[in-house]
Amino acid sequence: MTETAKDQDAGQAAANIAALSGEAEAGKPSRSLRPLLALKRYVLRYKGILFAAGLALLLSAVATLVLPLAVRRMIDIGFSGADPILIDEYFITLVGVGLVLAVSSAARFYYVNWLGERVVTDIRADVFSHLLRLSPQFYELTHSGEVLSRLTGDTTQVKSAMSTSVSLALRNIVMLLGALVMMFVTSLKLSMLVLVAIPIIVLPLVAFGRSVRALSREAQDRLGQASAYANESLGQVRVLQAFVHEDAARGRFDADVESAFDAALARNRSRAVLTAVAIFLVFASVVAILWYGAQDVMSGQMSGGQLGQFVLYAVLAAASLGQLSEVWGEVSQASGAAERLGELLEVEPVIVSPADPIPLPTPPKGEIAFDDVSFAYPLRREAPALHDIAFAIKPGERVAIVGPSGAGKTTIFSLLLRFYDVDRGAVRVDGVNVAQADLTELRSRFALVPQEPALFSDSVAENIAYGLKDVPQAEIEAVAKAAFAHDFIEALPEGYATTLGEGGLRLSAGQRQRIAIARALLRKAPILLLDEATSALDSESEILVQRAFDKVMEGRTTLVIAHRLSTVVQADRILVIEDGRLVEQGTHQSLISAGGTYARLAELQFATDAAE
Ligand SMILES: Nc1ncnc2c1ncn2[C@@H]1O[C@H](COP(=O)(O)OP(=O)(O)OP(=O)(O)O)[C@@H](O)[C@H]1O
Repeated sequence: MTETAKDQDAGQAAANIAALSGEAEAGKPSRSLRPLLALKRYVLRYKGILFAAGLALLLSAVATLVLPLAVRRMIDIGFSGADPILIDEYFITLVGVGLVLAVSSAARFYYVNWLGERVVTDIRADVFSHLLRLSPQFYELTHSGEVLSRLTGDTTQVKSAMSTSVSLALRNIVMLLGALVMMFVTSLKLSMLVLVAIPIIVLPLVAFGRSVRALSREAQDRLGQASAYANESLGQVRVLQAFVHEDAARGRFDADVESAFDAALARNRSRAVLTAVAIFLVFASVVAILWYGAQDVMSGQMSGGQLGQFVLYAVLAAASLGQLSEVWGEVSQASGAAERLGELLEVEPVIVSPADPIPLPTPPKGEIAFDDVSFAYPLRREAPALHDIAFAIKPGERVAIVGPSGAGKTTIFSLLLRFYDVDRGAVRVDGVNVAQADLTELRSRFALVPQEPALFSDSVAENIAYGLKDVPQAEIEAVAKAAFAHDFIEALPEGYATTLGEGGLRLSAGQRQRIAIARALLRKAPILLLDEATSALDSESEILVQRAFDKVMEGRTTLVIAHRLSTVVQADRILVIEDGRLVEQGTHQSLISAGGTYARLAELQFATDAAE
């Protein structure tokens, strides 16, 4: 990829993400309910249920619309004539209509809710699976708490709207249309009057609905900020408490939720006004039309039953309209949520497998090469992290990378795992350019032991087997033994079934590392990427961890970011990185004799090690 193309890519990603954070959209007038329509591909997966819901909807509407007809006949014929049998039949039919109404309403409620729950479950799964594919760049620009609020808050909002509000809205739309048609059938003249009234009622509702939608988006964004902050603070609560940062954190969170409250209040104010306006307009119009109709009955142009029927239809139409105005706010709120989910799903991962990947050779060799690689992080294009790095590592070689903090050591790992694409040159694994290999295949060739090993809220066994399926317990125990972790694991309250991570048991730094080493051992990957912990372990742990490291390096190509003298001394070769450049390479002895950067670094960095 050329540099300009890459810049454009980064620009596009940044634009998507800016849109995500809500800044780009906040000022724009909102666009109708179109985002909700985007959910149709989810809804259409369940055509049978959709059909059942539609049928129930129609049936319940028809059953309701039959009622005014019966009332008219009763007024005009039943009460004036004296045919008691006819009246009895009417009433029996009415009970039947009531039954249809009851059953179809229940069915509508059930099926529409079913759809709502189902669709949101599918969306949640899709959004999470999409998030897992996004490149590190996305998470550098977007707060994970913000993304979480999308995943939970927005989907919940869509769900509540899909199940209750959409159900109500649909029913009322059908009722409104049906009642309007029946009004025309009953009295053309009065209906024309209503036609004049409708725009007066509907237009303000639509306008208000839009403002509610923009406001609800703002409220959600502010809440997203607050929960992102809470997430971060609670995740680091020990540090927070150690630095007595509680008051400041509380102040900041309070300010965030208060501003979310203000935004919600503004939204509610709009909704309240919306409701009041709707009720009054509808009420006033009905009274006006009724007055007009009463004149017609008095002058004999219309029967009493006819007016009664018309009024009932008008009341039905008005009630539907009133309910619509109430749920409209919620539906447009959900539309805002759907829009944000849609944006999230549209963010394309920057790093993807090529359409036609070059297969990596099997059996794996464990060869690594950097061919004149230059690279700048997307957020720091102006300050490249690596310049013209060139080296090759043979299968089974043990190579230590040393260099001052910020030199670019971790960046080399990130490029090997293809978390980013290089700007110039190529990174090759087993002779294949990583950009041309399948991502899963590529990453499966590496076992990573990070400086701060990550533990997940799972059992010890699952933490060791992380990323692999159906690993037999015996194998897990074997690697734990090899990593000198078996004994301390056995001593845990529930042994290998003990839950770790957040909400679980905490392990010491040395224990965490040995779990991470066991994890790496289990992967049987040909290349080991090891980021040595800088934190000092007590000497017993240190010895155990060191022996575990030796074990995991056996028979693999190893690239280790070294912080300990013992590691560099044992390495076949040392790469010295400084300011993103490879300044020297060789063995410990040769580099010390050369008296260059390494000799200086070794004196400073490993002085304490050497003293010990
Ligand atoms: N995601 C990022 N976005 C922008 N710049 C970054 C990013 N990660 C690292 N950098 C910068 O790139 C340079 C190299 O960082 P790198 O993490 O590779 O250093 P390192 O040698 O591993 O340092 P240390 O030993 O302290 O971990 C640093 O100047 C760092 O600030």
